[in-house]
Amino acid sequence: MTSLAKIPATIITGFLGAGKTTLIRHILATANGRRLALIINEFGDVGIDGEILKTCGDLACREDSIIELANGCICCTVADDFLPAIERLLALDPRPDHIIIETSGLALPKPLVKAFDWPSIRSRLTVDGVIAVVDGAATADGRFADDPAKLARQRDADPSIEHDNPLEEVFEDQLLCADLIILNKADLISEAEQAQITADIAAQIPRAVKIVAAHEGRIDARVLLGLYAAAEDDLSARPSHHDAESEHDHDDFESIIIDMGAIEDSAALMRQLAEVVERHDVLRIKGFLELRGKPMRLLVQGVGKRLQHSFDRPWRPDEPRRGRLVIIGEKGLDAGSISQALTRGEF
Ligand SMILES: Nc1nc2c(ncn2[C@@H]2O[C@H](COP(=O)(O)OP(=O)(O)OP(=O)(O)O)[C@@H](O)[C@H]2O)c(=O)[nH]1
Repeated sequence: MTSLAKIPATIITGFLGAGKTTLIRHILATANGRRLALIINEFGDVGIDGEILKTCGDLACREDSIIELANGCICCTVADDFLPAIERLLALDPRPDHIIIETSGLALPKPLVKAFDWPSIRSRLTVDGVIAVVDGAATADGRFADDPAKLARQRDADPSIEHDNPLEEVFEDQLLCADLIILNKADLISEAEQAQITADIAAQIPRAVKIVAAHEGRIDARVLLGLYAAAEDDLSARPSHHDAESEHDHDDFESIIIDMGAIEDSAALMRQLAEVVERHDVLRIKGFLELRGKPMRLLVQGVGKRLQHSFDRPWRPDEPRRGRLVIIGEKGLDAGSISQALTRGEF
């Protein structure tokens, strides 16, 4: 018999590279018998996060319970993409015990929470909680802070301008919607920075929200799932910079996809990527590459200037060994020279 109880859904938000996928990996690892389903949304048109999660979800989450929405930010495609994805998950037999939704790093969570207030959804699902993941290191570096002098000049020209830094607006919207905030990458900041960021965030949010520090999102699923927030009943307590608009866009950001042939020298490629990040204001890099002669797939990750690479799993015999990198930055990225720098064939 199908249960009539509402299925809880947890929305994981947080800026590009904050550690959302890493947090979800940990949820999968500590699910303790719960049947989880995932909806994974990405800004660049290539599904990297879903691929990463499929390699580690075996126990808690079958592959047919993972849906990737990689064509734009979920906040803008709620009706077209999110609703059909939810219907697919609700049709699974057995039904999932809990649905986890990872929004893209540029998505505003509020339009998604609003969708849970639509009659067809609210009768079957509830938002158990919105969890915002914060990149402690990027925040300490001032990545999300406005430049007050520049903002004052812009406001003189156009009084409707709220921020001079488009990252700050997205970052704030994500925090304002949260029921729990994870201050991640605690290993990269000092205790004093951690205390300062915690105080700054608490001062920005009009209601009391718990802020928990974490390293690689290592917080048990029992803490993260089961917040019972019913966020769809509480929309007015979650202000957004876009409340007055029926639609918004992501014009401030863009992504480039680069097809990469097999590489010989991963160290040389990483040096070249570091140079690209240095020259162009790249916010996020991710992708899988083929390292010639190696049976394993190489996962490349970059958040700001911090770059990492590691083998994640063997290539399957039935899949093309296709190397691809997604590069995301603010509008105006020089796609031509970035792509040229990475396809010169010197690595
Ligand atoms: N040093 C450090 N690195 C971390 C931590 N958590 C995640 N990372 C790294 O940060 C990078 C981005 O992590 P993801 O979990 O992919 O971030 P995300 O928020 O899912 O990224 P997008 O979906 O692209 O927005 C990866 O290279 C992670 O290994 C942490 O606590 N400390």
